[in-house]
Amino acid sequence: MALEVLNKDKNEVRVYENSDELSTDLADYIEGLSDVSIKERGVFTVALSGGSVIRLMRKLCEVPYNKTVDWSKWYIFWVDERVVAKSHVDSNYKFAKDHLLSKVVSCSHKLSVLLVVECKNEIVLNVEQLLPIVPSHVHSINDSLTAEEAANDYEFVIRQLVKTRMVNASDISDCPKFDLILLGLGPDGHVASLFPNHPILEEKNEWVTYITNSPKPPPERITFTLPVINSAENVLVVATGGEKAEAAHMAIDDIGPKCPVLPARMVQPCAGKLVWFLDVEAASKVVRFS
Ligand SMILES: O=C1O[C@H](COP(=O)(O)O)[C@@H](O)[C@H](O)[C@H]1O
Repeated sequence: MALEVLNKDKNEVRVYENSDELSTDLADYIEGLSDVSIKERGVFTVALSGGSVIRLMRKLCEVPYNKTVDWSKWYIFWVDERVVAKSHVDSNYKFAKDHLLSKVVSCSHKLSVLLVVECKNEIVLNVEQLLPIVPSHVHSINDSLTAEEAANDYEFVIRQLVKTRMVNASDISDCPKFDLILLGLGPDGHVASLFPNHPILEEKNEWVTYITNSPKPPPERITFTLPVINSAENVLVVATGGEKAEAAHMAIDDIGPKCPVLPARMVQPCAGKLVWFLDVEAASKVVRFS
């Protein structure tokens, strides 16, 4: 459970004693969103980031969430991706596959084996809710293309899924409305591959764009633009550790006219909900008020 829940404008900031508690509550929160979305529309569209947020989602693969989350209805995307081969250590796809997606498959596999044994003893259980992630629901970038081509191609794929309404369309912008966008936070205040002072922060027309000069290696990346992030139904920003404290403070608090243009501060969903998940260290500079 959160140590503190702060309300900042229409956003919520949840602060946890440690990353383990954050991780448990994050799994609980995501399970709730997945449940609502699947009940309403039959699918859950999620865009993942790379890095620490994936590790912090690990509890989704553990009891009880491995039994309650209907992974077969998840459609998975990446908010940003490094333009490297999918087998490369820097690939966000590879990181998510190794630390999250492959674990879901193996949890479900173990459970189906268990169910076969139970069935022989004539115990009837509901197998359907334990189906693993469907490979064709996992939309990673085409890693054989240049950064520009990969961004265009990824946007095309998303446009097709919006046309068929697999991904919702926003009512208030010309953008897709993902059920959930998960963001990490860089110590410099970057989210996705949107870095401070980069001209792509101004991009208004494209859904997916690219950079070839990322200040954090590797240099070539594709990324959702701010209008797409801000059109999501739910956005979670997840950060742990003292090195993220200044960025969290600058992004969350009202710090007046001298406030730098920070990508994380520009995450302001138009109609959706923004929740920050921070551990005490990352929240150590966030202003408390009663
Ligand atoms: O380069 C990136 O960094 C951010 C932050 O990563 P973290 O490990 O410090 O949480 C990540 O959200 C983004 O997807 C990734 O490409």
